[in-house]
Amino acid sequence: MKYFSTRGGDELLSFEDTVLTGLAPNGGLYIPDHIPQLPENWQEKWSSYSFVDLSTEILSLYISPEEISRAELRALVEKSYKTFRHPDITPLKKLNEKTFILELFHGPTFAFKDVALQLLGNLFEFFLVRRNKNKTAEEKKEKLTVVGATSGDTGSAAIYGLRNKENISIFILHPKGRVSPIQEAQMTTVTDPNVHNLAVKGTFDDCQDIVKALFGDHEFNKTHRLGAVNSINWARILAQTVYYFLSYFHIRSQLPASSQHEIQYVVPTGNFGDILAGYYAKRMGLPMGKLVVATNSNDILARFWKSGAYEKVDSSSSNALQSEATSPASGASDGKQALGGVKETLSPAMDILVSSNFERLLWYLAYENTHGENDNEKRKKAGETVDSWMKKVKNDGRVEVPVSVVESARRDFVAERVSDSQTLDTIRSYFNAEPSYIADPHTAVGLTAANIVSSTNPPSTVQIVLSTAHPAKFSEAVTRALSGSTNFDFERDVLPEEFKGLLEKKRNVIDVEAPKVELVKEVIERFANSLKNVPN
Ligand SMILES: Cc1ncc(COP(=O)(O)O)c(C=O)c1O
Ligand SMILES: N[C@@H](CCOP(=O)(O)O)C(=O)O
Repeated sequence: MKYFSTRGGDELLSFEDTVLTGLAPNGGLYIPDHIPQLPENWQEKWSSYSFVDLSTEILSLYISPEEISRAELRALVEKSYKTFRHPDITPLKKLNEKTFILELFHGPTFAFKDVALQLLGNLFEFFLVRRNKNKTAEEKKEKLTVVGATSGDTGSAAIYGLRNKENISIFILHPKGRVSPIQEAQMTTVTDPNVHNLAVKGTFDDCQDIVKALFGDHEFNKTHRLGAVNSINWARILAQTVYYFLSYFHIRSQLPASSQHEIQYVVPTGNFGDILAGYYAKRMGLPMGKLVVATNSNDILARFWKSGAYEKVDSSSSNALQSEATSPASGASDGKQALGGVKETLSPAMDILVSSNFERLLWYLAYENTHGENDNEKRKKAGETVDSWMKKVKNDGRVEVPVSVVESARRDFVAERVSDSQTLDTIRSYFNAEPSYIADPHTAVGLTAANIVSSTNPPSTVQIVLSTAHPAKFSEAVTRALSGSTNFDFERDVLPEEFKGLLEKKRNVIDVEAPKVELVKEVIERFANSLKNVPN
């Protein structure tokens, strides 16, 4: 299996180089040269497999055994999921006859990002150890400078995946004051010397732009050997496909054998990584209905599926989505208008304007809607199309794709936007239901979208809503929704032992006074220089 850039070019990379390079030099994201199909007997053979078994099977479809042998892959996977608190790794819970929750937050930092970042940390380590193995004391060891942008969860999951790893330093940029207090504490209380937190005065999109600019600065990238932990890194997407398969088998075992159900996955979406993993699973042959893209009021994706325009700012003032009223009962706003057009919502990890992984989907849509003599020509043209679309987004803040393209997108996805007041109402209604369930606000965005979409679903549809974070990470939204309930106590019902005392711990954070690449470079260079005299 080889990988190439969504923006074209002749580069064809191994899995190892794809993972270590992160973002392609032409600004594109790497995708596999084909989407492997499931083996013929996968349903029978894999039905009782554990997360680790499934992960080994699925990953090996995308990684040549010459690069990582099956035994090595299994060992990496086993090591990565030993840190999880639940034996199923990603357990499935039934909320009612039609709705199931796929809990993805049983890893070290209580967010779905752990599923991929525990593995990615071990992959980085595996490749570097192998590359450095036969180096003599005089030869320079290969090192990796990981840079990442976070709206709260990727940062801590990456830090926990990479803390104390040899030959790796990690710099995480978060928008100052715009992540939840627990998320901020999780990141900034880690004191390992290879971990650096940068609080940037700006938005998540500013942080993500800075990270991409650093990758695009070829001189800087070469000097520091940058590595990516955001979902621009292909390994992130690949690792996340596994829980779609596991939950498929788990739900099948809970439904009557004779029933003909269609399974629909509903995914709270920001950077489009998690749902893209579902798209790959679907394209590999996992039976499912349309994937549901659930956004908060930062709804660039929901608007794309409705209009075919991918635009940072909603240009249609009459758009019904924008004029949705705030629920008077909740007293909640539908996201405060904030810096650079990003709204501050109760689901802050999804406060994102431009979803970087959407580019990967755009490549498949462009390819499908391209005519060419042969496959190579079609791929080349698709790369050129994506390149021109992404340039338009960068320069004009918008691009409008042909109708045929958005129609292709509608075949596999449906998208819904959810307001803060709906999010709060949903947290309340699931808390008051039987069985009672406390959802974090991102999960609640998913549950709300599931409910909206269900009115047009065939009656045989059952929905799996991905629960992307533990509710304790977002105390503001959860307490705002439930503080009026007599039988609710945040400390007793939500707060895990691991979070107690976290907010009082000493912090390790560097302020970056403006969202400027040069300021971030300065920080990275300062630490790189201080390491120069440390022996290899
Ligand atoms: C809690 C939570 N939910 C949902 C998302 C959205 O996931 P994605 O960016 O993969 O679309 C994120 C972060 O991106 C998150 O941290
Ligand atoms: N919500 C994310 C934003 C970064 O997304 P990623 O999946 O591309 O790393 C976060 O919590 O940081």
